[in-house]
Amino acid sequence: MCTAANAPMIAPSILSADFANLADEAAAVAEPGATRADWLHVDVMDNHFVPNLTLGLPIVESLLKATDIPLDCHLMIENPDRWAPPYAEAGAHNVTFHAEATDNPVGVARDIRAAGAKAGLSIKPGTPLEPYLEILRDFDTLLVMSVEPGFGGQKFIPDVLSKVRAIRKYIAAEDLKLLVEIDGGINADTIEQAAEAGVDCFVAGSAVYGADDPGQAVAALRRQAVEARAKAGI
Ligand SMILES: O=C(CO)[C@@H](O)[C@H](O)COP(=O)(O)O
Ligand SMILES: [Fe+2]
Repeated sequence: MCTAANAPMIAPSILSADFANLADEAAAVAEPGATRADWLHVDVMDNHFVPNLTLGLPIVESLLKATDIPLDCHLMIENPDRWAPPYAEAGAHNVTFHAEATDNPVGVARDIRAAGAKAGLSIKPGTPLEPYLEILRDFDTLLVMSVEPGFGGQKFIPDVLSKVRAIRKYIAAEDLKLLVEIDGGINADTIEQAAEAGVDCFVAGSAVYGADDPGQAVAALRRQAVEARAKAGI
């Protein structure tokens, strides 16, 4: 695992893992060293906010017992006001919900933080950043979706990188403590452009769990991100 202050982070998404063997799939990216993931990304989908259904709190609770990798829960659900805080109470490291799913994002973020987790705000590819800039102090992570939420294995949408560049400037100007995370279509062909734009944390589902050796895929993606960020002077 990277420990340098601004080292890029890799968060394998278990959406692309074998759901019948989640403990082993987590263990595949949990060995200490370069092959260890920073976070394990858990996609919670309710078949209402997105047209797909995955897993919920009971499986997250089991995963928390099965791995020591911090869980990065990405809630693609309606009514995060009601359903997000229990993930924090259960022990998730990050609880991220969608800006499009609530009228009270600051209230949800405060409830998540009060329950002991980091709060994340996610925006779909077509959602502008500007209406949310003022509330970002209440969040620890901004998750920029680089595919339409709902499915793994989709093609990266490069246009969203303009939002990453804009938020990077805003973070510097306002001295915010906010991690920028990107999710969707991140692989060996796309991670460098995302890293150069200023992403801190890279979710990768099929690029990690579709690889013969998930741990080696984590190490290789991180190496690419480190080099791209260095080249961009980040
Ligand atoms: O949230 C989502 C999809 O909605 C993602 O976390 C995917 O699971 C990422 O998978 P890849 O695009 O990396 O295969
Ligand atoms: Fe996700």
